[in-house]
Amino acid sequence: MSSVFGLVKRVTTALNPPATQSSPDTKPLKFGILGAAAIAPDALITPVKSHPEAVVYAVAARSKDRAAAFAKKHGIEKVFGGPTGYQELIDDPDIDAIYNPLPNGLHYEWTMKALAAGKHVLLEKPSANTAEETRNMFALAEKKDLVLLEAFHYRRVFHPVAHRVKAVIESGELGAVKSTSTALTIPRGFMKADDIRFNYSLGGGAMMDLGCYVINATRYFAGANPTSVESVDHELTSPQIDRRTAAKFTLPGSITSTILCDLGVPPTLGVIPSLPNIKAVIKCEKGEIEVYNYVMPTLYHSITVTAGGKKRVEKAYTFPDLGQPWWTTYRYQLEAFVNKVKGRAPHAWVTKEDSISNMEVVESVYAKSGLGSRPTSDYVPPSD
Ligand SMILES: NC(=O)C1=CN([C@@H]2O[C@H](COP(=O)(O)OP(=O)(O)OC[C@H]3O[C@@H](n4cnc5c(N)ncnc54)[C@H](OP(=O)(O)O)[C@@H]3O)[C@@H](O)[C@H]2O)C=CC1
Ligand SMILES: O=C1OC[C@@H](O)[C@H](O)[C@H]1O
Repeated sequence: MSSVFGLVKRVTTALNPPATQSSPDTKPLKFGILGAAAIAPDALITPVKSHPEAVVYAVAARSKDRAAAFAKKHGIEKVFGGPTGYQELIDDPDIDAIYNPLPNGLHYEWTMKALAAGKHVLLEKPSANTAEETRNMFALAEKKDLVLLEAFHYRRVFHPVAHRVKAVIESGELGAVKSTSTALTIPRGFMKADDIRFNYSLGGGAMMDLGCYVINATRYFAGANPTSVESVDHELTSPQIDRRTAAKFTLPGSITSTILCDLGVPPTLGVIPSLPNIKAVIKCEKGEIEVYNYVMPTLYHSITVTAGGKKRVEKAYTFPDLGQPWWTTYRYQLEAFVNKVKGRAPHAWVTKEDSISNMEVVESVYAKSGLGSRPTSDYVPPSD
């Protein structure tokens, strides 16, 4: 009963966090959002409410009416729209940081433009359509001394759950990792047929959308990058779009890893809706860890450790010195991003190398399956 009460309290507070007053001594980081994207409220607008040093100041949408409606709904001060709206937002001198939740295939162009305009960028996952584009974005960020962060909120680093799992692995209690198995699947019906995830030219595909998480989790928990893709199996919705992908990898130390991602698991027997599968299992020499809901752990999660024939279940909603049980992965991520921009050490980070390696693995799966990488952007940055 108390866990049900805890869940309700966490979720309601996460959705309506206590507003924090900005400190009069600090200049808040002003964000501009590119696109009235569905993910923006969860990923940035709500988290910002409980952060004393951040504010969402502006939004741009391809249609000015859409941007205005979005701004009104979310209490955003400034609106840009029309064909030049994105660029105008980027050029606004009052904006410090850009949140880029555009379709994957537009991440590269608009992140490059934002960096060129001197803005820090919180960039939605996956970084871009290719590792090469990811390299270029980070090279520009470094050159301009700007913060660029792939918004792998769940994650590896930002939320205490992933930290705790990693700590158990690294404690040596279970011995060396032998295999990992990581899944992220969504029941059919959540994504409409015209969703950006099913559009090849916009960088769609299950491997891009959900696959980037399972690959990321695999690399983190196994502590290494795959050395080869042994096999890939997929189901398509169109010739180049995978609705479901399963793959098997070999990693250094003879670790074997499997991943599964699916944007629309069909109902069992045609009628019984499937449940989301958000599970990772890490098998080690002397035991195993099963993590349930590593992607949205604030809602509910469990870390089940089996060692020496004994089972224990752990929870990790906060760090000893950071967070609240209702802090979402996005709130933890915002904490790190603001600290980094302000020149303070973040509690966790997704490095350039990490983002690049993740895209390399995504591309290697598409290469093995024969579907090929998603198309590279035709945006050519101006030469200086
Ligand atoms: N971190 C996370 O938990 C999540 C991350 N994501 C990531 O965020 C990004 C956006 O996802 P989501 O919010 O679900 O997607 P949406 O389709 O809701 O948003 C995409 C936005 O892109 C803009 N856009 C610009 N050009 C196009 C175009 N040609 N076709 C379609 N849209 C266009 C639209 O903005 P406009 O308003 O200007 O029309 C739209 O608001 C993806 O990269 C996805 O991987 C998504 C969900 C969760
Ligand atoms: O967290 C997520 O869950 C649903 C996905 O489709 C989305 O893009 C992803 O980031």
